[in-house]
Amino acid sequence: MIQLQGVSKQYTSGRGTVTALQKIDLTVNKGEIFGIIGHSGAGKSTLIRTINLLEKPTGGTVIIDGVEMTKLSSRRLQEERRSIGMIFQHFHLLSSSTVADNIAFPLRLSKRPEAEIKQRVQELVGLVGLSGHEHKYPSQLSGGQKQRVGIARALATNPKVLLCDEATSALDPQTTNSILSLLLDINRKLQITIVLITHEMHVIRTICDRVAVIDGGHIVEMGPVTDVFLKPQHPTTRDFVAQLAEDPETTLAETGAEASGRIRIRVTFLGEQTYEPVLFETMRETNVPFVILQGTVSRLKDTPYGQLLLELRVNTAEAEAAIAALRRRGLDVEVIQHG
Ligand SMILES: Nc1ncnc2c1ncn2[C@@H]1O[C@H](COP(=O)(O)OP(=O)(O)OP(=O)(O)O)[C@@H](O)[C@H]1O
Repeated sequence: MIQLQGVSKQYTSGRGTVTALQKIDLTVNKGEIFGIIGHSGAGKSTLIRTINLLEKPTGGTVIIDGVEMTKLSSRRLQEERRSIGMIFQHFHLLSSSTVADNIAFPLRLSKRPEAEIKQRVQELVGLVGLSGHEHKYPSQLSGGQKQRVGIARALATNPKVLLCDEATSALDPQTTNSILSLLLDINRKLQITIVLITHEMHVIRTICDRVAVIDGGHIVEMGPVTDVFLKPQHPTTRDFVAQLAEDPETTLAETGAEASGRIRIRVTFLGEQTYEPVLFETMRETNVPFVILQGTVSRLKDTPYGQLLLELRVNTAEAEAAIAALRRRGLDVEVIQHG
């Protein structure tokens, strides 16, 4: 649905040149929720804004639904942009217009008949859960309600793609979750492709199917959220994953002195095996006593997972037999400390 090929962006001003994006290659599939995560200054905003060409790349190609956006005249670009909605961290609502008029704004711009606009606004108000608030002004709304107006306005022209620029960063955790549920609901109901940028791993974990990690204008890691989250490779990704839970490595370092000579493993369960007594059965079969040092059971979007840090109280040969048995049962086992 969205293809970025070798996209680069340099900002040039009196003070010199800043390279914000360096040869980004990225494909977002139709109907998926794709997250881009990075620290401040990594290039996230620039990247999401190159998708609808609010930021013109200095190199490379942007293709959306087969249309090469980077080649279009400004008139054609304006037309194509109607199929790409966008929401923002600070909502960007018209403060002197009501909820209904804010939502109607893009429809009036495209000169739709008033009767059609009225009906569409009613549908959208219902979709985002704002029925009864149509005649309020933005100053009378909470942050979450303002973002709901932003979402309804972005969806007014039935776009194929919704771009979310730090859409929950100005909201408290509870409101963040309600907006994330709304985005998930919209993605499922309308089959709209969503691309979001964030600096919060919680956002990625809750609604994204795939994620790209951006650092210094490069994509340093990309893949399904389950892979990237459970097996982070790059130090930046590890930092983000550590936002959510105490990293087992931290526990290891803290208890390192007393731990020499012990065998420690990290066992990862994914999907239905999370709820099966696989660990208990294997350890009973192989007769290996173990201690749980740390554990998490949670979800990555719809997929349950568990991660346990175990210490095996046996010799190396017995531990290896237990590890092989766990792997035979389909569990992912990483040896963290070997004797
Ligand atoms: N208009 C601009 N002119 C000059 N440099 C810019 C401009 N916009 C962004 N930059 C620079 O490009 C780099 C990437 O910025 P960008 O805003 O894309 O990062 P970001 O990951 O979105 O950061 P944040 O989360 O802080 O918004 C930074 O070094 C930034 O200073």
